Amino acid sequence: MKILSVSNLNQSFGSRHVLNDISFDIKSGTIVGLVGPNGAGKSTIMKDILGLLDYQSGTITVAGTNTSFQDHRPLKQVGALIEYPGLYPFLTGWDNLKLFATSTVNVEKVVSGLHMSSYIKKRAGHYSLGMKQKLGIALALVNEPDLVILDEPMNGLDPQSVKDLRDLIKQMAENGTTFLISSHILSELEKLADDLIVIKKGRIIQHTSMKEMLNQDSHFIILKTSDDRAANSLVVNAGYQVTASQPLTIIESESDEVAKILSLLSENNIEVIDFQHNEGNLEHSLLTVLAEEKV
Ligand SMILES: Nc1ncnc2c1ncn2[C@@H]1O[C@H](COP(=O)(O)OP(=O)(O)OP(=O)(O)O)[C@@H](O)[C@H]1O
Repeated sequence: MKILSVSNLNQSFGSRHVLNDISFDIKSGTIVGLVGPNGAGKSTIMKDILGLLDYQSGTITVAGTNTSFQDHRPLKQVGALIEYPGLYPFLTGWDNLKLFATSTVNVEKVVSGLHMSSYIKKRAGHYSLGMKQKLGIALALVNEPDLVILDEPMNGLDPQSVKDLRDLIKQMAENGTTFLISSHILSELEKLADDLIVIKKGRIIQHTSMKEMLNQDSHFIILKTSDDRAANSLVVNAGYQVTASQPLTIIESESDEVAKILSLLSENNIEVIDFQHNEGNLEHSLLTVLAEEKV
């Protein structure tokens, strides 16, 4: 089922056209990453979905019902963190959550999922930047919404908190929650997102699965052997494409090539001392996609 559908969305600020005919659908239970350069329009898309801006044209539906600046009703099933979390500084983290939560059990669950119990009973105004960010995320997740929109949620979080957040998001997605997450931390998004929407200058230039995105990147094998020269001529003679001899770097064009190359070397008594398998990374793929797209 489609939980979110955006079609032909156009947003201008004065004479500046910031979003151009943005259209995409998101299926329930998926984690979608929204990526693109600074100023591409990611936050603006999120604000439009959340009814925070008055867009010029287009349609946005959440679970099949139209939502807009004028009509927020479908947003009851949506949790969000956009820019800075709106917190009550004189209330404790717990009371901030209680104010929005539909049950104490939900507060307990999110506090334990994000490991916030050591400070949750302290005033939010005294929290560090990362603690405030986690409380903002907890507020977005507390009522187990159908759709969660998070703008740069990993900003300011320590590595353990990033992992806690990733685990919680994955667990919620398995239970049917859908996530739209913008982030510049591509290594994290690579671990988290099922699909990616790439924005450049207010246009969608790709909407693809993470797997396909990573497959666009070249895969290669880097080897250090007991005899690199002999290994080099062996693999070249066997028809593999070698891009460098020091260290020996072989382009992998099919998925079972690693095993074939390793057995070829072993049959010829060449020992493998070190082995690296580069299966593509999001940063490299994304930079390539952005550089190729002339908009
Ligand atoms: N309220 C506003 N008034 C005028 N221009 C705006 C407003 N909000 C955003 N913009 C402009 O719209 C463009 C898109 O901004 P947006 O914040 O959506 O980008 P972004 O992709 O989220 O960038 P970043 O990665 O830096 O957060 C930018 O050029 C920005 O200057």
